[in-house]
Amino acid sequence: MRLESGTSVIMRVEMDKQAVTFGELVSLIGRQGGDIVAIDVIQPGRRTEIRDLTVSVAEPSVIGALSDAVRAMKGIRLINVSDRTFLLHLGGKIQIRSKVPIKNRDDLSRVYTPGVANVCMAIRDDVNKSHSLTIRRNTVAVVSDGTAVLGLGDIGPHAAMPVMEGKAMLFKELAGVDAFPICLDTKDTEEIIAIVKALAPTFGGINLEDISSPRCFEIERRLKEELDIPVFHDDQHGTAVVLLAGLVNALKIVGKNIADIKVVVCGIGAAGVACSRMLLAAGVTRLVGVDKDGAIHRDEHYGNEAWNEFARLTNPDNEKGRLSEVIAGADVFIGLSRPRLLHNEDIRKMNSDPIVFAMANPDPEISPEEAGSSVRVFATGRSDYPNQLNNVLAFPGIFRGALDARARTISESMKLAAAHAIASIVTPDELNEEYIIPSVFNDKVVPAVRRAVVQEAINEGIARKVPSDFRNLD
Ligand SMILES: NC(=O)c1ccc[n+]([C@@H]2O[C@H](COP(=O)([O-])OP(=O)(O)OC[C@H]3O[C@@H](n4cnc5c(N)ncnc54)[C@H](O)[C@@H]3O)[C@@H](O)[C@H]2O)c1
Ligand SMILES: O=C(O)C[C@H](O)C(=O)O
Ligand SMILES: [Mg+2]
Repeated sequence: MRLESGTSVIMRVEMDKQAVTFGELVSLIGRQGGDIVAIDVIQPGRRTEIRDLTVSVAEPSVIGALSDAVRAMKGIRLINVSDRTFLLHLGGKIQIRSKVPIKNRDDLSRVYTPGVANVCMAIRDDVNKSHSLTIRRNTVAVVSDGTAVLGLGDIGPHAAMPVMEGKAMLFKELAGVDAFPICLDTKDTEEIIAIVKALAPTFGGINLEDISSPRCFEIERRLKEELDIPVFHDDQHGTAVVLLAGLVNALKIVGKNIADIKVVVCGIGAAGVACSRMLLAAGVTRLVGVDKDGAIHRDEHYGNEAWNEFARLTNPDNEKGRLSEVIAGADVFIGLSRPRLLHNEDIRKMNSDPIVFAMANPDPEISPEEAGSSVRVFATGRSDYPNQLNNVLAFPGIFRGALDARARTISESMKLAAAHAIASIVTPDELNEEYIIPSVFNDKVVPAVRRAVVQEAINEGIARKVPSDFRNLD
């Protein structure tokens, strides 16, 4: 079981009241580094009693010894120890609810047969009506095959589900978008394409999530071509949008020009490729990509076609070598790979005022503790450190805008507009090393991203509907 620091667990214990007092149990837990913060009596009794104790601990490492000590105590039976995060996941995190009640026959005959048949026929006569008369109007599929889940890798579709449920929650909580998690038990590119195409009548948009590279490129390209609803691989484009927003602001702090900097991107997978493309589009000229076998360069022919194209577009000096070599003279490090790949001695080789975005989840390429003060601007993908560069800042607002405008796709300029909208939420007065990017909870983020996305969709003729707040503006 993985536990966060400063966490709490719930211990379900059965006490034999003749053999032990509750006070003795409390002091034992205290001696083992636990603090009881809540008590629930689950099953009272004269001789034995079952209680749930919420125990807070400063360090997760003490939980094993604490549990052993409780288990060994005379008169106590330790029934179960649960992490609160696990408890929150019992039965999943989302549910489907009706929007209208069914209280009588009249209601029934309208939501269901016979009334519903008229609605069906209206859609048969004009399929566009499915966008207004069904959940399509506000519903996105979050589709994964479980092959690149966070930085945990190929953990399979069942294990991917908690992340996809989490994404669905974020869609709803942050942007009011109904999202449904779908984890597919196949890694076959053609099969995934066929399944998503077959699912499309149910949804207004497709958010691909945690599908490993290079298959993710082909899957997204084909689905974009073959469907007339937005298809967006979040790990590519959501990440790229947020990264660009963060970099634009970080460069203001160090006073460097985007055209002059050297950027090293570690991990040339889904996120690394898309982020690099976005940086090149934004004006970066010296970008070196590093993957498992070192820098990607033009003297090698790669089995991965995305890397051959990457080599053509990046690394102007055709640098070779490992991360610890090509990092020399870099102004910016961007990690989209795996935990703990960057070390302090690497940072010391970087240019003055280094910017380090260690974005691997859940554990970054270098911890803030190790990076320490040697880094001028530091960011991770996590919510428990300052500067959270996470695609959650992008995807809810992007899909909110795309659905509201019934956009047929999400274009490059819609993404660029979203990036600048996010960056501009941080005002010059607010901008500092620990605040380059707005918080996920900043309620200006989703409306600003939505507005930028809708406006671009209208400008580019991608919008099939002009939302009411965009009408009669002149
Ligand atoms: N903060 C965010 O918003 C955000 C968004 C997307 C992805 N990520 C993180 O980025 C990472 C990659 O995600 P992805 O979807 O691109 O996965 P991916 O599987 O497509 O790519 C991972 C890449 O890292 C490479 N890699 C593995 N070990 C390496 C090493 N030792 N040195 C250099 N490269 C190495 C792999 O070969 C692969 O190319 C994950 O940790 C993920 O959590 C963060
Ligand atoms: O899920 C996240 O927190 C961000 C991103 O989509 C990832 O895969 O790491
Ligand atoms: Mg992801």
